[in-house]
Amino acid sequence: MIDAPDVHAPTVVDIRKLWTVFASSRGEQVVHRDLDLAIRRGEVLSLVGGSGTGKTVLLRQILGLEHPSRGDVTVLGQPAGRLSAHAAASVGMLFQHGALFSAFSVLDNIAFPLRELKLLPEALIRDAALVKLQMVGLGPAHANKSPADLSGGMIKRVALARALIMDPPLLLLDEPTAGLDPESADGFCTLLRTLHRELGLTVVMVTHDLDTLFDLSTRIAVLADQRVIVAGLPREVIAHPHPFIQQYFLGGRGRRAMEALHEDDVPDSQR
Ligand SMILES: Nc1ncnc2c1ncn2[C@@H]1O[C@H](COP(=O)(O)OP(=O)(O)OP(=O)(O)O)[C@@H](O)[C@H]1O
Repeated sequence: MIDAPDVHAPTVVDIRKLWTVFASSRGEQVVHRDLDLAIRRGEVLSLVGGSGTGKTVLLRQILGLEHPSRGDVTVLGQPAGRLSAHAAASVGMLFQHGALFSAFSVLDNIAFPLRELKLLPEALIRDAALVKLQMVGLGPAHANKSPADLSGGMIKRVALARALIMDPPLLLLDEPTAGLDPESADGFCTLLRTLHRELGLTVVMVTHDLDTLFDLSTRIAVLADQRVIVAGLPREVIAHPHPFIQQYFLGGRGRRAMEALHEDDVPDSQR
């Protein structure tokens, strides 16, 4: 597990009184109701919740791709939707399936956000992309490959390099280890842990994988009943009596993952 950051660190993401309402065939669907959540610099905050509780929508709202029906999402002191054309310099996003452009080479995929800015000369853009390729553990030999020639783990690494191309202080991860075999998932978690430490990143992550959750999270926020029912240290969250939490963490697979937690991290009531 990653050490929790300073409790006095500044707030990077501030979500207040957020409502998300979609029109559906059965009338209005309220996904978030009066949801509050603050994320401090240096945290790896994981969003956990049942299917359809609005975790991905919340990530997209932090990124500014979607707007809440009501309430405020502030990122680095600015309204999320108004991070401007340079949003990628503030927030990096790793989408669930990597979302690489299949017609582009690895290097061109990584360089894409920087190239779109049209501010830097080509040679500098290529150098920056090569540095990021190295940073995610892939050598220059991979630069000219096509995404079709990469393994699932490599695609995630390239997508991560692209998310980091503009050195954003905030990184959003949607199911970073989904679809990876256990060894690749472990390797990717190790990489994320290293980058979090070395780059001083703040990370907001959605994951259904309990190994990834306990491996990386400094704090877990649980979405249920259309809001965040608890946000705290892993050991605090798993002790919460809400039925979703009890079923999610204390079912068979939850118990197995919790065995990986350090003995001291498991509260007496759960031993
Ligand atoms: N653009 C949209 N228009 C209408 N409904 C939407 C839209 N985006 C999301 N929804 C609905 O909002 C709800 C929350 O979706 P979201 O994808 O955020 O859930 P989730 O918590 O990430 O679920 P999962 O864990 O299954 O991925 C779902 O019922 C979804 O169908």
